[in-house]
Amino acid sequence: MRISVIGTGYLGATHAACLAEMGHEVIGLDVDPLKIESLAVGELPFYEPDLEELIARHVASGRLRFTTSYEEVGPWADVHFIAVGTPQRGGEGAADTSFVEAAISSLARTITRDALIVGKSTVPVGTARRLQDILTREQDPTLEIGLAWNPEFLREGFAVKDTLAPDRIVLGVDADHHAETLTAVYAATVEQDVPVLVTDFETAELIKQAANAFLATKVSFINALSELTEAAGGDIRVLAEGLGLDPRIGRSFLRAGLGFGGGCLPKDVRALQARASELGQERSMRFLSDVEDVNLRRRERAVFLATSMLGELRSKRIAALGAAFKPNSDDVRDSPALDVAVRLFNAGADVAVYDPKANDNAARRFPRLHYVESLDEAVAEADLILVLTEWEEFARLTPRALGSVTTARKIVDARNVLSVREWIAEGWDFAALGRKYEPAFDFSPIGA
Ligand SMILES: NC(=O)c1ccc[n+]([C@@H]2O[C@H](COP(=O)([O-])OP(=O)(O)OC[C@H]3O[C@@H](n4cnc5c(N)ncnc54)[C@H](O)[C@@H]3O)[C@@H](O)[C@H]2O)c1
Ligand SMILES: O=c1ccn([C@@H]2O[C@H](COP(=O)(O)OP(=O)(O)O[C@H]3O[C@H](CO)[C@@H](O)[C@H](O)[C@H]3O)[C@@H](O)[C@H]2O)c(=O)[nH]1
Repeated sequence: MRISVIGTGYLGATHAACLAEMGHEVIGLDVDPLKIESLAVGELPFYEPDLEELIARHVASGRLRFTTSYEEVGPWADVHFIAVGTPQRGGEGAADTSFVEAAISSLARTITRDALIVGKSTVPVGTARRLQDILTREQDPTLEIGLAWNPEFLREGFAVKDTLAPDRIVLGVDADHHAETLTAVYAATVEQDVPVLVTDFETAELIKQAANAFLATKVSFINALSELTEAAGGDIRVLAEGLGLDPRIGRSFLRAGLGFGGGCLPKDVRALQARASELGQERSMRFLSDVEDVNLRRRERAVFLATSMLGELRSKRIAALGAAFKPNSDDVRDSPALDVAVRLFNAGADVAVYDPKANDNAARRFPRLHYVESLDEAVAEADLILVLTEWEEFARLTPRALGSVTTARKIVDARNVLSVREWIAEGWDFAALGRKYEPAFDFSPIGA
């Protein structure tokens, strides 16, 4: 099939490359000419494991092209996927759907044959039905241009794998034949027995935002319990294991630490509350404001621990290990790690930030922090070290190895990846979020 993907950011570039991998002819379109220039020569303008190789391979095979021209894709494709951004609107919680509206209008203007437009962007419930009205108004009335909503559940850091082997495919449609077209698009994955859920627009839109709200709630639930283990004693990691081994609860998404960030969970949690209010159902999603509060309190706690360990922050040097919102990503959108670094800087500390992949993005956002090229450089002159993103490079740190490159003997593990016992035994002043100490035995469950 001939497929266009409108918007080639984290989601769209991945989707375009994976559709080419599934055997389709694909054109990726973006309004950002720099992004398109680099993708067109097989280079990825951001970091995502395995994606650059896939793009380069299919640019070379001729199955994947990139353009900035709607006039080129409109008449060409059978199916147009929309993967443009839906960021938070100004200071409000609501999602800004104007980029999706602009993409629909541009397609309606340029499509010259029957086609299906498929939304992948995350949108508030009710958006697809509203967009269908725009489409009906603006399209050539002699054509049959359908609309479907097919939300995406990929995680950054695993984007290629999640797209080629998703947990589920959700199809929001208003006509059976649109579901059939999309099942044909995804034939390569559907054949792997991936569950396909065919439903209406509203349910599809809500499934996506509900999934992110649920994941955020799980993270904040365990982080709220961290506040209790910090006050009463106990080890939040063992507590999470004890909860998660109940299959009704599940072990995933119970890693306590600095909380959730990124381009999705924070904005989607806010957008769902905003939409619930618009629908007169403010109370139904009110608990999500507590989910957000817990999330922000983890950052305050990390700053509090740093301040307690150093006394005064002014003129102290702090090594911030990590700026990305999670490991294996260069994304710093709403990053808890970067937020903590900025808070410490604003309190007067000299903050040296090192992230294996996200330094450039972080520097563009907060140029006043001091960015360094290696872990050794970050810790060399430090009075205190903070592990803010759980990159493998940081999770593998040992007190002896680190002690040989810095005179600092103070460390905060904000992601619960280091062993309290080991660091304290080596004479470090050690603090973690949710653990004061850990038992003198291995906490891994027997048989796990
Ligand atoms: N990043 C993820 O992991 C992920 C996963 C699932 C869903 N989503 C959702 O997918 C959407 C995109 O997210 P993202 O992270 O890829 O954002 P992004 O900012 O990385 O990419 C969006 C792209 O759309 C382009 N764009 C904006 N207006 C356009 C227009 N009118 N025509 C063509 N291109 C246009 C931008 O230039 C940008 O390159 C959001 O709704 C997000 O919530 C993202
Ligand atoms: O146990 C956990 C799990 C995650 N996180 C944090 O939660 C955030 C989100 O993590 P993750 O969900 O892995 O990253 P995303 O790539 O943002 O993916 C989420 O957002 C995407 C965009 O909507 C969805 O498609 C995915 O299904 C959804 O997992 C990150 O800051 C993590 O550090 C924790 O603190 N503890």
